[in-house]
Amino acid sequence: MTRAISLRDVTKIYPRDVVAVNRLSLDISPGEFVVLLGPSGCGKTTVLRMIAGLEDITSGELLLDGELANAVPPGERQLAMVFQHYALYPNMTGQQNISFPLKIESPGRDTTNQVRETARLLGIEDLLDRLPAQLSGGERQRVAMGRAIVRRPSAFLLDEPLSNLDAKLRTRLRAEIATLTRHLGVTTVYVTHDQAEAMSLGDRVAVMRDGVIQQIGPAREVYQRPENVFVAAFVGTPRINLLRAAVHAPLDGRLNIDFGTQRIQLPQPLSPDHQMLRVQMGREITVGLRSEAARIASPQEMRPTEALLNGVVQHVEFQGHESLVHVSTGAHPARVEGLEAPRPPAARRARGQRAGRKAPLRRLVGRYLSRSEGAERPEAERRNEPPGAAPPPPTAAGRITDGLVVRTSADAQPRLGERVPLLIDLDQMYVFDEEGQRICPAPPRRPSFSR
Ligand SMILES: Nc1ncnc2c1ncn2[C@@H]1O[C@H](COP(=O)(O)OP(=O)(O)OP(=O)(O)O)[C@@H](O)[C@H]1O
Repeated sequence: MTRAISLRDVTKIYPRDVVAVNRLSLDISPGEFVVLLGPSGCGKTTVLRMIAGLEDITSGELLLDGELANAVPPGERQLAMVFQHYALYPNMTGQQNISFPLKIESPGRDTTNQVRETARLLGIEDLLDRLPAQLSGGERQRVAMGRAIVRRPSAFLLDEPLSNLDAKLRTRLRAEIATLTRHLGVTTVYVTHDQAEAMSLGDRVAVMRDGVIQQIGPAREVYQRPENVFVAAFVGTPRINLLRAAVHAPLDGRLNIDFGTQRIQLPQPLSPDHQMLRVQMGREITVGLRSEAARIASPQEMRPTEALLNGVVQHVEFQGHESLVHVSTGAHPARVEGLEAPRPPAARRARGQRAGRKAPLRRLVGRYLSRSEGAERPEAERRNEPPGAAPPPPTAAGRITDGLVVRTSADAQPRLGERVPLLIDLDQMYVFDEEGQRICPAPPRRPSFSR
């Protein structure tokens, strides 16, 4: 049997007014694999512990298969939890550790076959006679998984189960977990702060921040259509380029996006998405460009859906199969707060949570106070330039300011300090408003219930 898990408007407030989870709603279908992703302290583990019954719910409802379960004792929920720290009994062999939950359930029962079958599924038959101290980290985590699945639970709750392992083993084990849970067809909730892990696992990813789900959907959708600037910045490697900008729409000219030292003109006729930008005139916007949304190529190669910026190569990261080129454009980077920042004090957090779901821009997007080189030039001076005409001066040797990170083939070898044209794919350009919400491409219309 596999379970449907629903959280309805669930809040968790710890002592001293710490709002760990704030009116969170989530429906997980039987057999579904959902990943909770977010920075440290955003409330992921608390959600998992409330589902497991290890933490009381302050308000809201937990439903298991549609039945209210807030008060059901953990042992009666038929859920298995696997933690980051394997928590194996050190004086028990693999066999004894795995069989332990069965022995607790019915002492005296012969568990040999069940344990063997579980060990076979996990490929750890040869480890059953060993003590935890005689196992590697990955092997211990497999035994811990074995102990979790041996009772055939109706759902798995996995709390960063791989974070103690090295990168290679993590990649292998996460593939194994995905295969295993699919094979067992069991509902799985998996917590991680590692976005690469989240993207490679699961049917849906829920991105959390400060106890609130920012977006939930298939990994591809979350990556390609981030609903706000936080999701855009949290998901994806290398991190998305976020630039401060403003929209200009001269009566007699073409709509353009102004980055301070350079502008890009939007192609005419304006696409429906770009038309939405007119209402942003006079307000600050944030432009998001993933590293694959720009390419270093001659302006002669520019496609109708591309626009030109100029930049100076600051740094090249050779990655083997590709290179990441950091290009300074003179645009001011936008900084997203709370991605890895230390936790704010409890009282401030509680006040912030009460302010509600739509946080103002200053909470979502912080701005660098410092200006980069060549940034401040009079508007009049810039109006006379063709779009994309003004690359910033090269930076002093060794100094890397916040450049645009662009993917290139590994063969491309731009020189440091070289001025390069950047072709920006406007179909892959995101625009976020002052609130940090995505306005371009336009979000899908929410269903209207008014007649
Ligand atoms: N028992 C507790 N008492 C008080 N505050 C707590 C308690 N447990 C967690 N918190 C706080 O609740 C917030 C959410 O914690 P939680 O462990 O759920 O976050 P998380 O996203 O799982 O973080 P991490 O990835 O670091 O494990 C944090 O601010 C944390 O300090």
